[in-house]
Amino acid sequence: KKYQQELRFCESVMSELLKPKYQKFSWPFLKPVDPVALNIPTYLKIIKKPMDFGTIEKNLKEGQYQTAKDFYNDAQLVFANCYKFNPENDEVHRMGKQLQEQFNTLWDE
Ligand SMILES: Cc1ccc(Nc2c(-c3ccc(O)cc3)nc3c(C)cccn23)cc1
Repeated sequence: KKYQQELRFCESVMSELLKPKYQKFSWPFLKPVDPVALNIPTYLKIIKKPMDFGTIEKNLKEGQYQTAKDFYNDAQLVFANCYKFNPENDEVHRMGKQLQEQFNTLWDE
């Protein structure tokens, strides 16, 4: 029972975050970083566990998360990867901050 409620909450956070109104800052995080397409050959050397919200959504749908905390941890990994790779003053770093703020607001609701 509790588990089902937790998963439903994660799904509601996910569906809100994927809404068009956030796309101005969510778009780099909705699918796996493609080091070839982005011409960032060092990415997989720096980022040991790539994660993105497209993968999180898939994991959620496939029942890959045992707890809401596992879902939360993967979401925070998206942001940690972003801050590790993209310098402070980089546009994508700022977009990550905006998305994380939105995620944390939805999470604490
Ligand atoms: C030369 C260079 C420098 C920075 C970037 N960052 C970046 C990232 C990115 C997202 C999450 C992440 O953990 C790491 C990188 N996604 C993009 C996109 C979609 C377009 C342009 C830049 N992007 C790309 C190329």
